[in-house]
Formats: sequence, structure tokens, C-alpha cells
Amino acid sequence: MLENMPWTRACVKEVLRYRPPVIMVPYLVKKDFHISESNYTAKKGSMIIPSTWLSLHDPEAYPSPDVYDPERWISGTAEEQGKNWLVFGTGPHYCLGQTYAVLNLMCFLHMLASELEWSHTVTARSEEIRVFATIFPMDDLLLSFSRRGAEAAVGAGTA
Ligand code: HEM
Repeated sequence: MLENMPWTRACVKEVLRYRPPVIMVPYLVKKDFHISESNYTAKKGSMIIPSTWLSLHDPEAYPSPDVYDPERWISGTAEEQGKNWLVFGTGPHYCLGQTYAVLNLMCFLHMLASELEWSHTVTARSEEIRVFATIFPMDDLLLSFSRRGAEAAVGAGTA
């Protein structure tokens, strides 16, 4: 079923690109490591902290990177940008949960969208980002839900 939901997948992949939950991954250098095509060598014992944010907002890979645009995963070239898709890291320690995470978010989004009406109170700080391990909207996200077709709110408040 989930493989037949390209738009739900596109929405999940786009929100992970647009607002990645992990914006940097720290690595400890185990031995001197020369960065190819540069004259820089990372010394043993130093910390390297690559930013996933910059790759995921690279305009060469994702045109208009600061626009939330699921369409780029349908008719655009986003699926071809494997080197930039660092939401789940890369290399031998890439995230073991990445397939599960995307499928789980698809299920979650599908259920919330089909069962509930969403109401988002947008404030001047909604698009500002607070970094605290992961990222949050600065206004904490003023979102309320009501069951479709019912008067009673099932989860009003912040979420
Ligand atoms: C949206 C949700 C998630 C995001 C954005 C995420 C992101 C990441 C990132 C960036 C890394 C570091 C990769 C690297 O060092 O290059 C990582 C590692 C890891 N993740 Fe996730 N992750 C998510 C969900 C999950 C889930 C649901 C599981 C387990 C069910 C999981 C299990 C792991 C494990 C075991 C590692 C360490 C792999 C290793 O060191 O070899 N992750 N994740």
C-alpha cells in the first residue's frame, strides 16, 4: 500500500529535507585524514562536524531550497541527488532506521490527514528555528486538531 502513495512519500521526504531533524553529525578523527581536493588534513583526535543542513539546502541539488515543495520528488530531480541526501547520514554508520522512519512517518501522516482536520495558528516566529539537539519552531507550533465531520475537538492545544 505505501508504495502506491507517492505524494505522501514526497511530503515526508520534502519535510525531512526542508527541516531535517538532525542538522549535524559529529565524528572523531581516528587518524590524520587528508580531505581530497583541498590542502587540509584533519588531525587525529579532532572533531569534524559536517552539516547536513547545507547539503539539504544546496540550490544546485534542490532549486529554491528554502521552499517546501513535495513536487520536486515527483516531477523534479530530487530523487537523483543521492550525494546531498544526508538526512540519515552516509557511509558505514548511516542510519539503520531510515527505511522504517520514512514508512512510519508516511503511516502517521496518512492517518492524521485522513482522520483529522488540522488548524495551524501561524505567528511571526513560526518559521524561525530553535536548535535544541533537534530543531523546533520558535513558537513551539500552535496546532490543534478536530475529528473530521465532528464538532468536538479531540486534541486542541499545542503539539
Ligand atoms: C527521522 C528519523 C531519523 C533520522 C533523521 C535519523 C538520522 C540519523 C543520522 C543522521 C545518523 C548518523 C549517521 C552517520 O553517522 O552518518 C543516524 C544513526 C543511526 N540511527 Fe537514525 N535517524 C532516524 C530514525 C531512526 C530510527 C527510527 C532508528 C531505529 C529504529 C534509528 C537507528 C539508528 C542507528 C542504530 C544509528 C547508528 C548507526 C551506526 O552508527 O552504525 N534511527 N540516524
